[in-house]
Amino acid sequence: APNHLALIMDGNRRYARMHGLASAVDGHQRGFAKLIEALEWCRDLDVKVLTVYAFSSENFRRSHAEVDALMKLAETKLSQLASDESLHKREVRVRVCGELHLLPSEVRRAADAVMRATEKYERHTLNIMMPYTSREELWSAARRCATSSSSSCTSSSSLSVPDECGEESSDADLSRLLYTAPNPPVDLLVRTSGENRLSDFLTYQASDAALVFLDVLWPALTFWDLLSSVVRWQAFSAQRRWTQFYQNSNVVATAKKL
Ligand SMILES: CC(C)=CCC/C(C)=C/CC/C(C)=C/COP(=O)(O)OP(=O)(O)O
Repeated sequence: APNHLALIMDGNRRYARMHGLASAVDGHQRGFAKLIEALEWCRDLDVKVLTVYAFSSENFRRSHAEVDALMKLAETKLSQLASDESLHKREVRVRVCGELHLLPSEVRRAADAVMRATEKYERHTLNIMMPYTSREELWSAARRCATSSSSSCTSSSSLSVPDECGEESSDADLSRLLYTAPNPPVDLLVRTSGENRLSDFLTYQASDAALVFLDVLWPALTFWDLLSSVVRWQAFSAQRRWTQFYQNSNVVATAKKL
């Protein structure tokens, strides 16, 4: 199974409209319920890290009513998660990551509470990205990299680039400063609802990930949708391993000589 799975949970409002729910927020409610189900499935599939796009910084541009309702939903659900028995039983560490200062103080408090209540767990991690965009994450990492002492911002990574002062900063440095640190890079990124875009989500961490776009709306996702995505990832990985094997071996050259 992939170590790190990322999910863009798209299509909640369309689901609400299509199913005659009273408001968009009812779609988000169903979306949250699906997230809890997906967390169980990830445990069954032995996925170690699940990172989900819960709220893009762009989502603040939605109507006041929807943003307010989403924030209230987040506050309630994050508070419930802090004392959720199955979460504790399965030792899931929950982290809320992004521009946390943009969240209302009640949501921040609820986020702090669940992070503190689960901070000792190491078996699984659930990263809830809100409010988040990759560009902001990279800017903030780059700023911290530039202002930190050179000793905390250098490494022996192969991708190191000397800066104007001759100091080396590298790929590994930047990864350490991302919200998802110290989690490994994303192996598989799944987006629901038929949109084939990344929408500024984990563009750095998922730069080498397999991307799977599903036609199903997020609240309607089934275990089989997720399983089929994992199987596609396995096929991508197997194909890549074979390609590397052929490139690294003399099979083709030897065959030509024969
Ligand atoms: C942790 C927590 C409280 C999670 C909340 C639940 C949840 C799944 C939030 C996702 C919110 C969101 C903007 C989804 C995208 O669908 P959309 O609204 O863009 O739907 P559309 O594409 O049909 O318009």
